[in-house]
Amino acid sequence: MEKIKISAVSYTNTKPFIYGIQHAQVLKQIDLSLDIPSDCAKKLIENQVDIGLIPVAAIPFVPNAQIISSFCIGSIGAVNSVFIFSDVPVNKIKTVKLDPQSRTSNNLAKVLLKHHFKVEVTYTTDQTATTDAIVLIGDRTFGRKPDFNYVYDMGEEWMNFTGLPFMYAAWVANKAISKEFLKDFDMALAEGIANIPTVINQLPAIKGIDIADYLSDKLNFELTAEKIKAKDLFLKYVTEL
Ligand SMILES: C=C(O[C@@H]1C=C(C(=O)O)C=C[C@H]1O)C(=O)O
Repeated sequence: MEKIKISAVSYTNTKPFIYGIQHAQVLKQIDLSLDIPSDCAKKLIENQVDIGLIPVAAIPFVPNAQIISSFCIGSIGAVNSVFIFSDVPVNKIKTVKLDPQSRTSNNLAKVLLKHHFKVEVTYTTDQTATTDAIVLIGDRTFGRKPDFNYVYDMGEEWMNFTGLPFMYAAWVANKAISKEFLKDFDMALAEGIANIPTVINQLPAIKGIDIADYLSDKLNFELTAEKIKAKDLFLKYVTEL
């Protein structure tokens, strides 16, 4: 039987899902690759994989996109790994450097700066540019807060703006996948989430981040109706940017 090709995020935020997949029978049916989020999206859009844990901002670009799991990467308020790091207070930001590994949070920064903070900003993807502020996501944010004068957690600011949780990435398929596989896959993910304390124990300590707090209390993996509402509202804002 041909394996289901899956691209998942290579960051710490995805470790519970990887633990679940690696401890399940369904692993035998999967060809798993770990990629930075922008590559998860690229692979799914270009049909190099069948399922991806992809940035929600990339969903409109995936042919036949279907969210196939009851889990996601989300937060209810602060997430502690999706930031606007700035040298100046937010109302003084004029230029922002985007994160090439991100699709969702780059757009989230644009939505928040325009509609929540109400500042007009120019954006660059040139990583050599000097800017007032930068967008940074994932493990590369660990320990970086002291390097900047102002730190804006975008999960927290989205909650301040909308009163909603947020969904950063979702499990999306680009074609019909058997119901049986999807059931087993979702059970594997559920097992991973149920075993977050074990995952935490197995991870080495990382300077600048409380991994237990991050995986148990900041990230929130259930794909709830509120998070779907947030995703739809966010994507509406993005189309209007
Ligand atoms: C919470 C996070 O969620 C993520 C943010 C993403 C994005 O900005 O495109 C994509 C996948 C997730 O890894 C994070 O990476 O810190």
